[in-house]
Amino acid sequence: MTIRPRRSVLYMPGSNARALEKAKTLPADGVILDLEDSVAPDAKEGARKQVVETVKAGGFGAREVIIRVNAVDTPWHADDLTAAAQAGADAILIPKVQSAETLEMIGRRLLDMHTPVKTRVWAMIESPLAIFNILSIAAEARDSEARLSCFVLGTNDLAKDTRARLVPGRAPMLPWLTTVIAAARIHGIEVLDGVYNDLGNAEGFAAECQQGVELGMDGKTLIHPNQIEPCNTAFSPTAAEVEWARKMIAAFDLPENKSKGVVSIDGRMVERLHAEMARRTVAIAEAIAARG
Ligand SMILES: CC(C)(COP(=O)(O)OP(=O)(O)OC[C@H]1O[C@@H](n2cnc3c(N)ncnc32)[C@H](O)[C@@H]1OP(=O)(O)O)[C@@H](O)C(=O)NCCC(=O)NCCSC(=O)C[C@H](O)C(=O)O
Ligand SMILES: [Mg+2]
Repeated sequence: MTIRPRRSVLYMPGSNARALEKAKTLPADGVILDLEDSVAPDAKEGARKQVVETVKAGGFGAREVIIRVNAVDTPWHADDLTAAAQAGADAILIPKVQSAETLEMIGRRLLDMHTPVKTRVWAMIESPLAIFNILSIAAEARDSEARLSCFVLGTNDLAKDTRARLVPGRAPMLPWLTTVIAAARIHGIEVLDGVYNDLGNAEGFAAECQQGVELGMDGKTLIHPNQIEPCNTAFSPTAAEVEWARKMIAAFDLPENKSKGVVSIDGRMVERLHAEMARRTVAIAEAIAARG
């Protein structure tokens, strides 16, 4: 089982040369070089040029490199997509995706531009319409031309469009978050949680990371380097979880259990589905350990 850890994925404004450089030294699993909301309109063209040069120059090591372009209905989108397609990023993040048709159109454009197949498409889910269309959007992952591999929650835009409050525990948003995760799992897509804006509130941030883990998110998007370490910790399996996972796998590998669907270990019922989950836990832990 090959797994790429995406515990922590840090946004940075594409117009901020210092942040782009610093990103190469930070322990984030991925970095999103942003051309959208963190870049002012009169800085868009300069940021696009700077981001493409930065990605082409490389130096990001094992970190996944993602370029967030402007949305399809903006005057910058076409030039952003053309530039991002040629930059050699691991993924292009499309904000404000509302329908499957948008991803089909982008997939066709990337094909026309002979974009390397290694460049995937990530979609931001951040509007009420996207939530209601989520199953058909997620189904695009079955079409290789669309390249869809990851959803990113845009919880600030979701709050803006719905008027839901960003409160501790996120009760108003839970139905949307869990709907997106369910649709993603149906079609084998990864899901990253939205950002936590209150940079001074370490406790609140840790609680939201833990909630993301419990909901089944694969990781979280971040806005500041200080958020990386606590996020990596939250989204890494603990030593006890890995030990328990190895125990479950070993139990089902025993010859006497080969034909059993369920066994008892340390007083707990363990089914084959638990061993399957355990294999994923071990694969993630090993992929994290391989990062050093
Ligand atoms: C929020 C910030 C503007 C704060 O910046 P600053 O005041 O410079 O912070 P610090 O002085 O504490 O910075 C310390 C050093 O760390 C570097 N730094 C800061 N942030 C980043 C970053 N994101 N990536 C890389 N490096 C960063 C500083 O350069 C300092 O370095 P040094 O000079 O060596 O000391 C800033 O953190 C920031 O701009 N964050 C990202 C904001 C962003 O990208 N927002 C858009 C994405 S979020 C979004 O759109 C959500 C979604 O769409 C939705 O709808 O929810
Ligand atoms: Mg947004």
